[in-house]
Parts: sequence; structure tokens; C-alpha cells
Amino acid sequence: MDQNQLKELVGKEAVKFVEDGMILGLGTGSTVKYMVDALGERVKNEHLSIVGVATSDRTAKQAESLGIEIKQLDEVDHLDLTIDGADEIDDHFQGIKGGGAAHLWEKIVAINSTKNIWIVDESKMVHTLGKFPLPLEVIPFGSTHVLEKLDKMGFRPEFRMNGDEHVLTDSKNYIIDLHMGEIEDPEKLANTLNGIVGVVEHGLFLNVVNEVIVGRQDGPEVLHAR
Ligand SMILES: O=C[C@H](O)[C@H](O)[C@H](O)COP(=O)(O)O
Repeated sequence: MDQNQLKELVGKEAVKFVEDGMILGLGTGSTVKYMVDALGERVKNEHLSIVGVATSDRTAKQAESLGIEIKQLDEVDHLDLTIDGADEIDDHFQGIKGGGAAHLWEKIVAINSTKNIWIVDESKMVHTLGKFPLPLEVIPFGSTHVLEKLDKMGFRPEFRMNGDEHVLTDSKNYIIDLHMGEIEDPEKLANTLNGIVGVVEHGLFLNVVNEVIVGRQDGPEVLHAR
């Protein structure tokens, strides 16, 4: 199986956790896209009554096109389950997210969800986080000064660009990626980044996920994290 087939495999596996009547957080990314397709199938075939809260405009559009009802986070009083992708997951089930610039909304949805499942192909499982550049969502106003500060701190920051244009998040902010290599102490780094004015949110998702579904050549593996 190639990487896309593994993503499809875990996407399909994840929707088995969905029950009729649930309010679901729907993540973002190429793996989640397969999951939303599979969810659309279940909604259609089994006439499931579920509501989705999307973590990006992209996911909202895809879900609605498949007949899945989408509400805003502020229109629901709870979320039963959120299914999302990840860019890296370490041995302690800590993660990096935001490769698709959606980690701010994803984190807000995740922390308001009773249960979180991440779906990844096996290449995302690592011993230590940091090979994947760590995304930060930053306010455009004064962002070059934030970049300079991060540079002085040794984090090797780069604005995420699309040609000459900044990549914009759904909240119209910029992304700075930190190419810092192995992250020895994710908690300490998270605290440092939380203290920088202008940084809205970083892509470290610590102590968030409950179950991880890993796409392996011999089938999906469900790992219980916490
Ligand atoms: O911002 C994007 C999200 O955090 C994605 O869930 C993450 O980047 C994984 O995406 P993909 O499934 O495309 O690798």
C-alpha cells in the first residue's frame, strides 16, 4: 500500500467509532479528507443523524457537499468525538499539527471534545518530535519582529509562503515554521512559545489525543494513548 492508501485505510477505520446522534469535530488535511468521505457514506447509507463542527473552511465545504450537517463550534454545547490527522506523533503520544495551517481551530475543537482520535499513516510515528517543522500561527501585525525574536532564540523560523504571498490561515493570520530539529522538552518549548506576544497558537498538541489509528502495511493499528 502506498501512503495515500494507508491514509484511506485509517480514514475508513476511524468512522467505525462514530455513533448515531454524535456531535463530531472534523479535522483537516489529506488523511481527514478520506475520513470525511467515509463518514459521508455512512450518513447516506445508514441515515445517521450526526452534526459536524469543522476545523477549517475546506473541511466544512467537503462535509456539506456530502450531506453532513455542519454547525459552528459556538452553536453546539459539547463535542463527543473529534477525528483529526497529525504531522508527527512521538513515543508519548504528543503531536505536531499544523502542516495544513489549521492547527489553531483544530486545537480549539480538540480541547472542547470529550474524545480525540488521530489518524495517521505509519510514517508519522516518530521517537522524538521535531523533524517536521513546528508551525506557529502569528498575527500579521508586527510579525517580522516576532520572526526576529524567534531567530535570536535559535528556533530557525521561516514564514510559510506561497510564492510571494504569505500563506493565510482561516483566521487570516500568518504561519511561521520552526526548523529547530529534535524537540527535547515539548512542554518547556510550549510554555516558551505561549509567552511570545503575537504568537496566537503553536502546533504542539500535548496530552490531547486518546486513541491513535496508525495505517500499517498489515492493516490499521489502534493505539490507546490516554
Ligand atoms: O493543519 C493541518 C492539520 O494539522 C493536519 O491534520 C496535519 O497537517 C496532517 O495532515 P495530513 O493528513 O494531510 O498529513
